[in-house]
Amino acid sequence: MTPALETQMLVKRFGGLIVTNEVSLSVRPGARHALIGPNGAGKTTLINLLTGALTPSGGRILLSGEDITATTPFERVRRGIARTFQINQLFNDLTPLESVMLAVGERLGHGNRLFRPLAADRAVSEEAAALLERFRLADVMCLPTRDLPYGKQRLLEIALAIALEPKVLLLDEPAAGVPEEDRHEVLAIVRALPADVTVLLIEHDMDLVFSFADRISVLAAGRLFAEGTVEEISGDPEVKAIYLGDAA
Ligand SMILES: Nc1ncnc2c1ncn2[C@@H]1O[C@H](COP(=O)(O)OP(=O)(O)OP(=O)(O)O)[C@@H](O)[C@H]1O
Repeated sequence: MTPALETQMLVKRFGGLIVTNEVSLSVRPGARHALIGPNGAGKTTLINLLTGALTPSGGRILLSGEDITATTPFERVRRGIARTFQINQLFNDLTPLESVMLAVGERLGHGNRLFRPLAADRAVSEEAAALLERFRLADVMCLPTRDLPYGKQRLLEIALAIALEPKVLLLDEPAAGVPEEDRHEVLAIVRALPADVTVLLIEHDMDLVFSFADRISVLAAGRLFAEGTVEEISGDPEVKAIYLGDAA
């Protein structure tokens, strides 16, 4: 099966520092794939290479078998790679319903149409409301985003990315800063996304990773160090040693 997302011998250097070292990662369609590794392992750099925020020093990136290494970040979004939005000032002033309607409208190409049929607006608002319901945000969808609890703001970021109907969703610590009791819920909602959405997750909390992922890749010092199922990775003494070394 053609991987949804693949890197081949991907390299990133910052001056003399090799931060991504010949990483060949394969994410199968529909995967709930987690990327773990100690601080400074190169996880965020890899996500930035995948989105096009950074240009690789070597190697290739393939989306559904097509080489996207030289494409712009915008082109990658158009082709189906999304990462979570950071809530900015604009979204803080809007309600979740307004924000998601903008994202859905953007996807449908309504963005620059001044006059549009009422029925089209209704379809957009219905889709936005259904999406917010799925993300358990229905009760707050008409409040200003700035008044939402932090955990709900993180869910809104993911809902905004999903409104674009991505093929591949990249999540960089989506539960960071979310209260302990809500963290599992955030990941459970992501896990329950439609099977045709491929998810690559960076997460530090091993409890969350083990309950979320069906495949885990371990990065250490820029290299892909191990890959396997939850059982394989959680029982791997070398992976444990890396984390214990990190904690030490
Ligand atoms: N723009 C840059 N210039 C120089 N070095 C950088 C740059 N960006 C990242 N690095 C270095 O690359 C290494 C990997 O950083 P990265 O943020 O990708 O790791 P990470 O695995 O996401 O870490 P964390 O879990 O702490 O977020 C670090 O040593 C970092 O200092």
